[in-house]
Amino acid sequence: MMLLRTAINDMVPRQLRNLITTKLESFFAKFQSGNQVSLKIDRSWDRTSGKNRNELYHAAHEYLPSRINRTYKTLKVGKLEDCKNLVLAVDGNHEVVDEFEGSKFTWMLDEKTEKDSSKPKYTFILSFHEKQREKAMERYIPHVLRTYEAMKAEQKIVKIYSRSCDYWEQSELTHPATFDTLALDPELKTSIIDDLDRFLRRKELYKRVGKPWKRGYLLYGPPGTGKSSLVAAIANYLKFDVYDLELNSVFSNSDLMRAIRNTSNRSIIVIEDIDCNKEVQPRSPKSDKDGFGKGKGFTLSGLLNYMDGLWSSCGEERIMVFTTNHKERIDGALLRPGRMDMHINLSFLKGKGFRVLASNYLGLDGHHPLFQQIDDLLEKTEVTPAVVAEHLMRYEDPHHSLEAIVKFLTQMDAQNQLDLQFTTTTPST
Ligand SMILES: Nc1ncnc2c1ncn2[C@@H]1O[C@H](COP(=O)(O)OP(=O)(O)OP(=O)(O)O)[C@@H](O)[C@H]1O
Repeated sequence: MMLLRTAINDMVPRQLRNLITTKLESFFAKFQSGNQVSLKIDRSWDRTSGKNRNELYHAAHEYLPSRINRTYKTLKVGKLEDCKNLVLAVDGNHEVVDEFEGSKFTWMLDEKTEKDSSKPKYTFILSFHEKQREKAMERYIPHVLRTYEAMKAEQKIVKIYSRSCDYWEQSELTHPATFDTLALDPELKTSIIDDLDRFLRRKELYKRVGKPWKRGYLLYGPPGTGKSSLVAAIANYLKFDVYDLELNSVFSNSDLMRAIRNTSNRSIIVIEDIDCNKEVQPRSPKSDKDGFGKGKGFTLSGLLNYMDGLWSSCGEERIMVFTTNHKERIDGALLRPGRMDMHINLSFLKGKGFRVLASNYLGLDGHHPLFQQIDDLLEKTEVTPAVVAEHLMRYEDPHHSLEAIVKFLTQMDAQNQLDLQFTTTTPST
């Protein structure tokens, strides 16, 4: 027997052996179906009216194609509007056997057309040995649902919404920034990513301590240092949609309430250039009744106080991002934790950030003889990543590009020296 087993193992390929084992198991399973449990998973909970979407059905639909082996021949394939990748689905009347923690779970998509309807009704049948009932209900089904959530997040196309009249107008977020492409100090980058991860993990904590599950970030720094790019990188990292809230388009409490209520969970609400919006224009007479500033135009502070109150009734998992070029102009009360939990300073470009740009734009990942000179010049000059990125785009040859950067930074440095001499020699009036 041992010799025979070794010979079979050597001669029959593993996939064929697995297939034979699966077939034999399902053949014998028919004779002991008394021990089998079958769960019916309809597309909708209320089968006749088609109401109440059954998440487990949809989860199985997405999950099963990732579990089938190469011998499975009938798959449906498609490209959906909201998904980046091709979508696969199992076809009716074929079994898919999934192994989980050493037990087998068999899935079958059953298709039936009832007499009074022209449309087929689909149901997944999940079968397993009755000994596995507890494992199926407590671990396997939750595992299918969790995998589905992760797959959905992975495939999601991130959207950006801007307000047009009273509605959020949607388009695809095409900004390609990611944390890898951002020219930021590596420690700052890691601390932002850690903060985001911690925020996502802490749903239960927020609930326990009675706080709305939201986090506020203030991004500040000169124009062109990457504030908008960082918002895009956060959105692409978390797969959260972005709502660009222009304060000048908000005229009253009810207006703001509508705007916030119509944002979805797992989203980022961005209020840009808050210092410019500090005093917002007087409102139209129509909205005077419920405005923030009782007749004079509302202040940012009034608006944020009002927003704090809104969170208890509106959604979860929101990230608020405020951007400004002038942090010093913002009232200290607005910067308090709970509203702006993390203050992120996006500043002028330095050596470590430059390496990221050199890798992104020129494909230079290793060392280059001009790097040290550029690092020294960046220490002495105040230049934004946007300006350097613009210079890097001008040449195709990496060496030429770096030479041009050296020339540009040297000129900037010389100009700074001149300006300095001028200010120290000119008597003040
Ligand atoms: N830190 C950075 N890392 C990588 N690229 C950057 C960075 N900062 C700026 N850039 C480049 O400069 C362009 C403009 O940057 P961005 O719009 O993100 O700056 P900003 O700080 O939001 O500017 P503003 O305050 O004027 O809105 C980006 O598209 C990107 O190409």
